[in-house]
Amino acid sequence: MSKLTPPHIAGNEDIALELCALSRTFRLNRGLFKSPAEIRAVDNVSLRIRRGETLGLVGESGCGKSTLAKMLLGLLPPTTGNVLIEGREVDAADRRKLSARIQPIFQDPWSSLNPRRTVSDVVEVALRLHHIGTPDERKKQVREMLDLVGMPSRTHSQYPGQLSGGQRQRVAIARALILRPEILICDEPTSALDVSVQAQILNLLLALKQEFSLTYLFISHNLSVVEHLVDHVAVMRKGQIVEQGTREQIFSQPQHPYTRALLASVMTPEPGLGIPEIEGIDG
Ligand SMILES: Nc1ncnc2c1ncn2[C@@H]1O[C@H](COP(=O)(O)OP(=O)(O)OP(=O)(O)O)[C@@H](O)[C@H]1O
Repeated sequence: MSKLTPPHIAGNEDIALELCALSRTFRLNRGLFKSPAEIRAVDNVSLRIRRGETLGLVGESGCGKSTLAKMLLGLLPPTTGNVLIEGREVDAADRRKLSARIQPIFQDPWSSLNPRRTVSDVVEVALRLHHIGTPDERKKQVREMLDLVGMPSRTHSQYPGQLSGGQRQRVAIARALILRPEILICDEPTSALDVSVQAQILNLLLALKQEFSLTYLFISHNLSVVEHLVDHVAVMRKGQIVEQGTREQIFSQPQHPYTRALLASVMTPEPGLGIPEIEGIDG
């Protein structure tokens, strides 16, 4: 693996991804006799991620994390606000270019892989779609990438249904990285995996970040998952960022009651108890 110089963080030129006052509203039809309701899933979110940095975006289910991710990936248009990649605004016309530079890793590798394609084919298709390389060059690149993410050669001709959950996620990671993106949006990438496999995938993501000088947005409902991975943390609640800071600030000196509640829920001995109600969170 090649050596990586740590990212030099100075001015705006080192901002890989910037979200400016990003909002997304959904209209809910409540039936014939009621006026439609609106859900502000993402509410005026501004964030910056420096090149080479990992930002953890945490918050409980339904707070708007996936909606935010979809807007970054160009899968959903914002209602208002915009997304800048390396200082340049990204619009619909940039979609194709954007898709190569920002790649997603989703929670459920099972549903994101085509069950009728072999492992090699799943990864190669990304190159074909972007007209990259000759067939022989593509095969070589795919083989090397699959080796890099820890897929044994015998699995390259298998189908997703023949793989374990961890292996499927490795294939999804290979497919994302084959386009050599600069930014990975990891939306709960280990939540669907057995606990024993989660650490392996997190370690793989850490190693690949070094190998390819990647910038990560790492989305999770679980603060303990992001603790060893992130440089900065943004805490999201009801569509808004209620607190952001360095990993040390968030884990050692959380300021917002909701952040403290999230941390307390991670410490809860019984899993699944959820986030404790704390008076005054809503002001
Ligand atoms: N297409 C949609 N139409 C209507 N409402 C939506 C749509 N997508 C999301 N929402 C609503 O927006 C809010 C935020 O949802 P979102 O999936 O972004 O949250 P999340 O934090 O990613 O939750 P989870 O971790 O459970 O996926 C929720 O109230 C959700 O019901």
